[in-house]
Amino acid sequence: MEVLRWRIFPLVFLIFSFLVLYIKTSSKQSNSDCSLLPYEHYWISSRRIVTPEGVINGAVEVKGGIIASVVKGKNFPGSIPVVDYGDAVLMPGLIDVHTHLDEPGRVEWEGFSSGTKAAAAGGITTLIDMPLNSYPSTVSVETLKLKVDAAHEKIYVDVGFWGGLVPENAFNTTALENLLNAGALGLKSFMCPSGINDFPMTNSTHIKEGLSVLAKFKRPLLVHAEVVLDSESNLNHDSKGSDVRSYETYLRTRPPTWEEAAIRELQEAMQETRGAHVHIVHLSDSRTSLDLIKDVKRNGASLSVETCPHYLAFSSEEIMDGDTRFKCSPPIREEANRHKLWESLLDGHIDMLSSDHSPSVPDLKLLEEGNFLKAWGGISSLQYVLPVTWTYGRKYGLTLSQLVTLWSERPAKLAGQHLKGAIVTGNHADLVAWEPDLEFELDENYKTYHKHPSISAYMGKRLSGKVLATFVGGNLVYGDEKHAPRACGAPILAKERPIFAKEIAVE
Ligand SMILES: NC(=O)NC(NC(N)=O)C(=O)[O-]
Ligand SMILES: [Zn+2]
Ligand SMILES: [Zn+2]
Repeated sequence: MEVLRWRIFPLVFLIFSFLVLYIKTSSKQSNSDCSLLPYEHYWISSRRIVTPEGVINGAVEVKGGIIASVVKGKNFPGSIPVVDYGDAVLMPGLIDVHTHLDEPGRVEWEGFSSGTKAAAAGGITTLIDMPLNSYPSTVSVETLKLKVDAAHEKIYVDVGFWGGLVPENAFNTTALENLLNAGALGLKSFMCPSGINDFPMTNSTHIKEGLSVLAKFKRPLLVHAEVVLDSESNLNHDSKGSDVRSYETYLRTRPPTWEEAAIRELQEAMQETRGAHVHIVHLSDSRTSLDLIKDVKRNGASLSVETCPHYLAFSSEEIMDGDTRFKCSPPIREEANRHKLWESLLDGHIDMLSSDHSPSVPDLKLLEEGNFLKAWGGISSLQYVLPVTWTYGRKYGLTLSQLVTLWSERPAKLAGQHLKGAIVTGNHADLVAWEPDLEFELDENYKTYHKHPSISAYMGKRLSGKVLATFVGGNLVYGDEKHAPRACGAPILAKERPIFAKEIAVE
């Protein structure tokens, strides 16, 4: 018996040690689950690589998640694996500076997992999450921590966070400084009701307070620039017997003068707090408001502006009665406005594009009732922004290089991500390979990763430009219509490196 025990013990010990070793190595190996490719060092070749020096035929060397070199022609060693995309375009992944992922708190609206899967499938390699629509809003160190914790092991692309500037923290310099020190890339505020009670609007005094703190950190203030002008219209005013199912009715409740008035207020606030950068989100009015923005920039203010694909793709005339999928604020305006937006974008007066992906549960869109005044305002679009921009933009002469400037290079600067947004040696290997001429029907058979594909205004459209592969930090996170087994995107928290405001604006 005693002899048997002495034989069994070493055996059990040996099995146990093997088990521990197996678990250890398999958890190490599972890092390779971050990518659909088994390589750490490899080349990606294409006949159309979009670099800051133009579109080249060549290859990008990826090593340890970084772009190790960029070469023209076939100037690379055969001993290292090569992934060839032929005529497909290889360019920097898109950086979406305006996404509402709604987690924690409203994960039934979207969430980190579904949202970043959609982003990866759409060629977006970094997105910056808005501080509202999640619950609680990201307005303090504690709530930023909740965001980062909620994102843990759920993000397929890199995700940064804007903090919120709200009346509750605007006069509390220490609280704002703590939020920025904790890693918020900048702050976001609303000059009108946000549609979410837990994210109240700010007035000019709040904004000036926020700007003076942001100036010290050299990080931007992003502003939803509309102010409610009661004299002209009234939010949710449906008592005049107007048809609430008609898009025209909604359009009249939010005239371009709301955008213009907000920009005038911002101009004044900026004069008093020099040094801070202001970024106007989702500009819709391409006339007086944009002229005003051009003036403010000409006078030397550090100001930038984005617009979104839905303002460039749709016009108010085509929105059918009751089709609240198209409701957003500021509203989609008439065809002539859309046309002018494209012209201004291509002339360099609009600095960048963003999705403003702002979904909700379908119930809140009131699709049956079709009441434009009561439905949730926000367009669901994240996975489609690349093909949408391309499909509509190519008709206006949009080039691949402009696409990269608007969707990668300038957004990277706004978010302070100096190692992203361009295919240059030393940058993160965040890339998208896509086929601009491949058309597809966006119908219910199309594989969409948004939590609620049916609420997207793009459903039913025919689009051009199919994403073949998306690389984040050298990992192939999406390819052949599949995602990598593990979500290995990184949370992005601002460090000491300041974001230089003047670099963002276009002359
Ligand atoms: N609460 C929201 O997400 N609002 C958003 N809604 C839109 N754009 O309709 C926004 O960015 O203002
Ligand atoms: Zn907004
Ligand atoms: Zn938004």
